Amino acid sequence: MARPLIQMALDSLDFNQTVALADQVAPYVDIFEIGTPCIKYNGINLVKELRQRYPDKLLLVDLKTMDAGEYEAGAFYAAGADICTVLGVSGLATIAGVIKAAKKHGAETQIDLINVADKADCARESVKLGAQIVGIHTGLDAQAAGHTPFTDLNDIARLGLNVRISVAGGIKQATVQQVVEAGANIIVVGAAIYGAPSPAEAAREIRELVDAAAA
Ligand SMILES: O=C([C@H](O)CO)[C@H](O)[C@H](O)COP(=O)(O)O
Repeated sequence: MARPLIQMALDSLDFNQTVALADQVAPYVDIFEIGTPCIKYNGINLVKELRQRYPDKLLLVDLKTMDAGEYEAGAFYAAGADICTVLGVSGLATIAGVIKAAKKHGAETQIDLINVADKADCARESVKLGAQIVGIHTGLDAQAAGHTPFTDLNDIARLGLNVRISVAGGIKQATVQQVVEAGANIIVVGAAIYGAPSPAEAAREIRELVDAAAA
């Protein structure tokens, strides 16, 4: 099995804390995600800062774009994003716009299936449009209501689409093995790392668990 990537969700609103957390976990993660609240609060300068500080890391900007796909995402790809997210519920025209902007910059697009009613259909259509990643995502509010991403992950993985699968939604040490075995290519972790007494130690543990599960 190809080594799954670990994506660190940087969900603080504070610019300096975000950069400091990135510094702590950098040895153990592959992708820095600038989370949606964080990018809204801090804007494009944080993309530029992390791009300059970490030229060799993948940088995902969790725009969750809903409209004006090419226009909105274009600026973030130009600032150094390797991946931007667009909502599956936005519809195919917006998804196509983000994919067009990504192609212009040799970058990638992730379709976030959060709250999409027919996730299989959205994933299939997104792949036809040229998306490289689909995101199975149980958001923070849905997690608080007791939901998890595991059933949706299994359902999408079973389709065998030519696309990488990202999974997010409360993933922690105890569930890493399960999501790797289900076929996730990108494991997104936020609170289990930034909420730990030592984020670096938590990130190291997750790295070991992901690698062991994929071996
Ligand atoms: O995308 C996220 C959320 O919707 C806020 O933007 C989180 O970054 C994602 O859920 C990962 O965080 P955890 O669920 O805390 O692991």
